[in-house]
Amino acid sequence: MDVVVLGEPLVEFSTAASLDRADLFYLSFSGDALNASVAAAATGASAALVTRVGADAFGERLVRFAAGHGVDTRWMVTGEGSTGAYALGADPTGSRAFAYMRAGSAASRMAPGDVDRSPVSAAGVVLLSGVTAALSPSCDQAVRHAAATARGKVVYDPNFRSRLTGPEAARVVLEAVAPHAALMVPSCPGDSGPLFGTDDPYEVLRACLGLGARAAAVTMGAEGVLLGTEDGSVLHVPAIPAESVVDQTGAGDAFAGTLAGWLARGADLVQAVRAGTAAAAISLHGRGGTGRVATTEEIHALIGEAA
Ligand SMILES: O=C(O)C(=O)C[C@H](O)[C@H](O)CO
Repeated sequence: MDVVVLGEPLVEFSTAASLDRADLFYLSFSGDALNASVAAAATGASAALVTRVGADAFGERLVRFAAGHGVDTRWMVTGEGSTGAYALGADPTGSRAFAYMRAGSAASRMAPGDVDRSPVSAAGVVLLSGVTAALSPSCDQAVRHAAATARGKVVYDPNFRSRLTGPEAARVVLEAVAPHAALMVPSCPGDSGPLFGTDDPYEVLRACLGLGARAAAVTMGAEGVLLGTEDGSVLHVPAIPAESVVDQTGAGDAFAGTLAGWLARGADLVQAVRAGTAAAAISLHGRGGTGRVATTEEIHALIGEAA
C-alpha cells in the first residue's frame, strides 16, 4: 500500500448561508482523513483509509463514496456508534462555521488494534493527524501506535481543532509523533499559535525539527509553504494563486494527501510539496472537503511539468 490514512470520515452538510438560518444543506462526505485519502488516491497512488463507520444510513454511503474516489476501503469497517457528521456554513465572504455531531461516533472508538489489523507497517507513507488523536483516548493511543509502527514513514498534520482538544493535549501528541515523522505539515497561522506559541513560520519549522521530525512543510495559505529539512536546508515554495475561491475547507488535507501520494510514488520532497500546493489551490474551487479533487493532469499543468 502506498499511502495509509488513519482517521474519521464525516457526513458533511454544507450551506453557503449561515448555520443558524440555512434550511437547505448539500450532502457530501468529508473529514480530514477522508479528504486526504481521496486526494492521495487521485495521484494514482494506492491509498487506504483505516477507520470505523456506523451501521446506519450513512456508513455504507460513506464507504461507497470513498471507493468511488479510488480509496481502498478494506479497512473501513462497521462498528458500534454512529457515523460522524458535521455541518459546514461557508459563506461567500470566506467566513466558516462548523458544528460537529461526532461525540461517541464509531470512528472515535478506534484503538491500537485497528492499526494492527491494517497495512500501516507495510505502507510507503502513513498520514496521521491531530484530529484523529483528539477524538478519544483510544484514538490517541491508536495514533501513537501507528506512528511507532510506521517506522519513520509518517506524515503528520497537527490540524489543531479547539472544539476537539486543548493546546496542551495536542502538544503532547505532537511531541510523541514527531520523532517518527518523515515530515510534519503544520499550518501557520492555525496550528502555530496554539501548538508552538508563535506565528513565525521559521520558528515553527525549527521547533518541528527540534522535536525530531526529519522535515517540515509549514503551510502559510496564500504565502506558500516553508520547507525545511534536518540537514538545515530551507526553501520557500510559493502558493499557486486561486481565483473565484468557493470554500477553503479541506485545502490543507488536499495538500497533505497529495504530497503523501507523490512521496509514496517516488517524488522528492520539493516536487511533492509543489504538487500539494497545486492540489490545495484547485480544492478551493469546490464546496466542502471533497467538492473539488485535483487530477494529476491538472497538478502537472499548474506546476509546469509535462503530464
Ligand atoms: O474538522 C474536522 O475534524 C474535519 O475533519 C472537518 C473538515 O473536513 C476538516 O476540518 C477540513 O480540514
